[in-house]
Amino acid sequence: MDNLVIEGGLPLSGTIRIHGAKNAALPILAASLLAEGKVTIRNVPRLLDIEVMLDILRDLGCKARHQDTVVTVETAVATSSHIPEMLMRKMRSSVFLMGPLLARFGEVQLYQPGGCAIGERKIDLHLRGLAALGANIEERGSRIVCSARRLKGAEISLDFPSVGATENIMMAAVLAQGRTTIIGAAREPEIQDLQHFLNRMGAQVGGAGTDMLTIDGVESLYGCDFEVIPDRIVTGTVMVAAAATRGEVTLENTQPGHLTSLIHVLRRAGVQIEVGSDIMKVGAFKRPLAVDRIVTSPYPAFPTDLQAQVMTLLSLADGVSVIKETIFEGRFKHVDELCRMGADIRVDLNNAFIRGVPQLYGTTVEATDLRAGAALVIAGLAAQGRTVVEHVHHIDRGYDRIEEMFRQIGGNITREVNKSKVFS
Ligand SMILES: CC(=O)N[C@H]1[C@@H](OP(=O)(O)OP(=O)(O)OC[C@H]2O[C@@H](n3ccc(=O)[nH]c3=O)[C@H](O)[C@@H]2O)O[C@H](CO)[C@@H](O)[C@@H]1O
Ligand SMILES: C=C(OP(=O)(O)O)C(=O)O
Repeated sequence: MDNLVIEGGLPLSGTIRIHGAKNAALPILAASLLAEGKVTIRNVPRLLDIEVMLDILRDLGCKARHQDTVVTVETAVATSSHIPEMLMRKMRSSVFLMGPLLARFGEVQLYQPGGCAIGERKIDLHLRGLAALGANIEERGSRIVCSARRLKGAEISLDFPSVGATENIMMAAVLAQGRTTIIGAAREPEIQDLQHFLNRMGAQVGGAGTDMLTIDGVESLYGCDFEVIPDRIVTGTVMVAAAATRGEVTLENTQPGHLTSLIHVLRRAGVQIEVGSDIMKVGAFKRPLAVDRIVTSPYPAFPTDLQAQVMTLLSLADGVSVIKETIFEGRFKHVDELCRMGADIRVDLNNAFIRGVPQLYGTTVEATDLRAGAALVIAGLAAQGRTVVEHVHHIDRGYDRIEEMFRQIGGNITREVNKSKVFS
């Protein structure tokens, strides 16, 4: 497994263009299965999870190509609705194929999905939603078989605004008979992007961005050309890194409106942020201020996917900050690693109490999951001395060559490629 080697202490500076959103591209790629024609998707980042999704689509018989940031998928030639267990276990987002395959083939066989170990991450809301649309669901150990001759629209109320369940139900319902209403839907920008994509293929979906979606089923969908939104979590990661290194960075291809909660937190920490329509400038010239309480919650509140990165910044703040994590029960794994770099953080259940220290110090740390890894990279960029971040494959799930991204804005960061991988 590769390592990242970071010589810290340099303020980040310059201009960077943000890549497309993983969390928008993955369900959109899954939804391409619903089209009868060729789908072209632009601004698709080169990430491990995207490659796994394309491998699954190919395994199902589709033709899929990823050139630069453009993916083309031909799904009319798909022959199978059975996702192999080995591919299913490589990431959480394999579960997005459940709704589209069920809608397209009337049957899907899959397994419990894999992914980062940040919590239990059940899929009960996905399955209940599909059952409400008329699917027959059999769970045999980790194997799941869903079938339905044709799904029927229904009123579905979600107990929690699950992003994935909202997306799976939307994708299944677009070819169902009649109207589906999802009450208590997730409101994330990626759900709006999925709605735009589905409608571009001829679906009739409305309400994304609110907590109630309506989907009027249609007989068939056609191919289209679509561009994915910029990645708000990558944007946020770079903003926090600029602040933690006391640098000044301009971010292009962003949607500042998707990051209102982060902008608010960073401003409370004393970070200067100028906002344009699709551009932001972030500058920090002194030690950050502590932020008394941040609570991760569904959009538009503070995103769990930026919790670890912001914790790194606050570990350098003047005073005590508190972060409460309410989405995933296992999302404080970066704490021990940050403490190994000199941070002073105590965890009590789902609260982290962060007493800021003036300086972090480089050492060898392990990326235990995607965003924990990003937080450690930021810590390494801000720290005095050399940091080695191990298990970079977690970071590669969500950042397109993170070392190149930070090098563009002055970070001293290189990848040590594991020799056994090169010769295998
Ligand atoms: C590819 C993608 O878009 N991933 C994002 C998506 O993940 P994902 O779609 O998995 O997140 P959810 O919103 O579904 O999960 C949130 C919470 O609900 C629970 N839950 C979810 C579904 C279910 O059937 N039963 C259940 O109990 C989960 O265990 C978790 O505690 O939203 C998360 C929350 O913003 C983000 O951190 C992930 O980056
Ligand atoms: C948890 C994340 O992703 P996933 O749902 O794909 O595991 C993330 O992007 O931080």
